[in-house]
Amino acid sequence: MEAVIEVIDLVKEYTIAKKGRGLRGSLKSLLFPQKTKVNGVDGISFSIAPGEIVGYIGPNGAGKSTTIKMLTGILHPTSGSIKVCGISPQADRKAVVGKLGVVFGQRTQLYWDLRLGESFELLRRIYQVDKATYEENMAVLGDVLKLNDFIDTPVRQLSLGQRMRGDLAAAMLHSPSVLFLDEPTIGLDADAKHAIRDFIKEMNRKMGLTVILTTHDLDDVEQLCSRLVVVNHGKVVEDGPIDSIIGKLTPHRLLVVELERPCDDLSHPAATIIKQEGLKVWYQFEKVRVTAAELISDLSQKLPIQDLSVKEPDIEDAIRAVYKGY
Ligand SMILES: Nc1ncnc2c1ncn2[C@@H]1O[C@H](COP(=O)(O)OP(=O)(O)OP(=O)(O)O)[C@@H](O)[C@H]1O
Repeated sequence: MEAVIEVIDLVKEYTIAKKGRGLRGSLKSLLFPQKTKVNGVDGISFSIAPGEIVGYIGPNGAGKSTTIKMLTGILHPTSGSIKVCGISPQADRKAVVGKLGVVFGQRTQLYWDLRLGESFELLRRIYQVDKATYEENMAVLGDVLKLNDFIDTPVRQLSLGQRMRGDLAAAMLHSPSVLFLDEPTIGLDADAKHAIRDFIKEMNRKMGLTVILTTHDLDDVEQLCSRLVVVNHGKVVEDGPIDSIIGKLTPHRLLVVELERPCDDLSHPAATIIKQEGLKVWYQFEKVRVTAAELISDLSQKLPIQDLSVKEPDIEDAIRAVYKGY
């Protein structure tokens, strides 16, 4: 299947002013400005198939926004190539914009002084969406996002959750093939987050919408994405299904055992005791050396076990490992 997004060897070089230290250095920089170059994105390649929901994640300053800005045509790459639905955003930005919906959690494309419905109407004209398509889309969007409750409210009076629902609808008015979401649930309460995630899943399922999600909220990632592209220092450091990334980066599991009474020898040859608090003992083990079942069976033969639980590593453990390791 042809990729919806194809990025090859993408580089974005920024030129920044070098600042001298202290008052003397600052004055010198002011009189004799010196420039230095940094690569915000440093040779990124990936390909996204139609209908994928991909988490594009990384620590602060990793290069996520820079990538998204190049994909949407806001920034020009220093080198490398981008194709969105077969079109280069640099060669034909207008055509690419027609294929994309973009939502920034921290900004809005709605008009502060207009009612929500009027904002949509204005955007319809800007995007040049014909009336029939607009009405068809609004019927679906209004229903899924429950916009009717506040369609006549001025945008400035909307709650953050209502505004986000409005922004999602605005991004979908022109039936885009790809939706870019930048921190779509930031600052929202649990119910509003739930509504936003449900909407994304529904659009993906019903319309085959391709979604690229940039977020620091790992619940978003876990609930929405089947694949992660992890960037750090402008490079892709992991790309694959979430489960295999977790498995690869966090080979350790934990067995927490609660004893009936104190015992002298708690050891096991294939596990490490990483913590002990009273009668509670934490064993760390690797699945490749010993399975949880084997470990439990061995320990229960020599220890009076009252209770136990196995903790599988989660996405947070994996992401912490990626950010630490690169
Ligand atoms: N306009 C700019 N001029 C100079 N350097 C920039 C500019 N924009 C970004 N950078 C640098 O490029 C690198 C990547 O920044 P970018 O904003 O893409 O990161 P990010 O992953 O989106 O971070 P965050 O999670 O904090 O939003 C950083 O080192 C940043 O300082």
